[in-house]
Amino acid sequence: MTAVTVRVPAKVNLQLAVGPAREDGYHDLVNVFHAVSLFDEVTVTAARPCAEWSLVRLTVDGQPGGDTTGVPRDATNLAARAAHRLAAETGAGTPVNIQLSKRIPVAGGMAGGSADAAGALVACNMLWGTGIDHDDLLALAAELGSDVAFPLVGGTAVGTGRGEILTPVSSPGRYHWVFALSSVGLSTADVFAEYDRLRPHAPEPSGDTALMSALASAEAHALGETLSNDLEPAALSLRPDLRATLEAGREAGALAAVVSGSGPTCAFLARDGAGAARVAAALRESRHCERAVTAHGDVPGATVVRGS
Ligand SMILES: C[C@](O)(CO)[C@H](O)COP(=O)(O)OP(=O)(O)OC[C@H]1O[C@@H](n2ccc(N)nc2=O)[C@H](O)[C@@H]1O
Ligand SMILES: Nc1ncnc2c1ncn2[C@@H]1O[C@H](COP(=O)(O)OP(=O)(O)OP(=O)(O)O)[C@@H](O)[C@H]1O
Repeated sequence: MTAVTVRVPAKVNLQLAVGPAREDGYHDLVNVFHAVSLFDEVTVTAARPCAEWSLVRLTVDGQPGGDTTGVPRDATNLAARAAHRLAAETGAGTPVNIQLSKRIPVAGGMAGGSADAAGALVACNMLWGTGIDHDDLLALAAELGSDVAFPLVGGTAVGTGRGEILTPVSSPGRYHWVFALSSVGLSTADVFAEYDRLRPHAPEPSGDTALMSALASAEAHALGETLSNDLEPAALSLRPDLRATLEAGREAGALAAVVSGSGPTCAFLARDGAGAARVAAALRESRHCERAVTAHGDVPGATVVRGS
């Protein structure tokens, strides 16, 4: 095998309950991840060794309308770090070119870098034939970042601990989403720090049974009533302009509007596909949104789409 392409989804958080800061600086979460049909593609190709790089050479291209200027092209890229980590763990690892074809917004609160890391783990694992299994990959993913394990699994899942301990949740419905993207990202660490400032005595996070019932009912309306994000006040404090974006989507008929993860992407749940198209069109026409895209969820996790 000389080339493998893996497709990896973005996420939106259906619930994000955040506890107090831990001794290690992280926060315990109850994080209900939901994979949506905005995908990056990660292609790993066997390469000739070269003087400038030993294991990974990285190239990045954006899909039309996407902005990839904030994506590191060096070894700090999370996909490159994933390949290095897998090589160190398994003793495998011949030189590879990793090509990231990005459609997930950068620094948008939709776990784009994490998705690329998950894709690189799956693709390198296959190309190198390391023989390690899915559970081992999940453990490596959790070391790389709190959001990296989820795109390996996809679907809908509850993340506890700092978000990396995953329990899949059955979600029989198909939900239609609109995402209002922002060209200026938010740093996840800054948003958690703002959360600590605004809420110094946060309680331990707990799951929402109404959300689980809504997912079981497969009704978009019920799901819309239960979406919640403890980081939203912090994201809005750092980016007050997002209030108008959320309001514009509600006025356009969205069932619910919420900041996605640490933001600044705003997520809108629509009644159906036609409703999502209407909300996206209204957002594009408003002054309060730079770009709006539609997607559905949930979708599977990292999937090999080509191998040769
Ligand atoms: C906001 C979410 O996207 C929700 O899914 C995630 O919790 C963030 O996950 P991530 O980007 O993979 O985050 P990491 O790379 O693990 O951590 C980045 C920074 O976010 C903060 N962080 C992250 C996760 C967590 N449970 N508590 C935290 O306080 C820490 O300051 C950390 O230094
Ligand atoms: N493969 C990658 N794609 C995008 N950004 C990356 C990547 N690797 C590292 N980064 C860095 O990580 C930062 C956060 O990017 P990312 O797109 O993952 O944010 P995010 O979606 O807000 O993350 P999360 O939702 O997991 O908190 C970027 O500003 C960039 O400097």
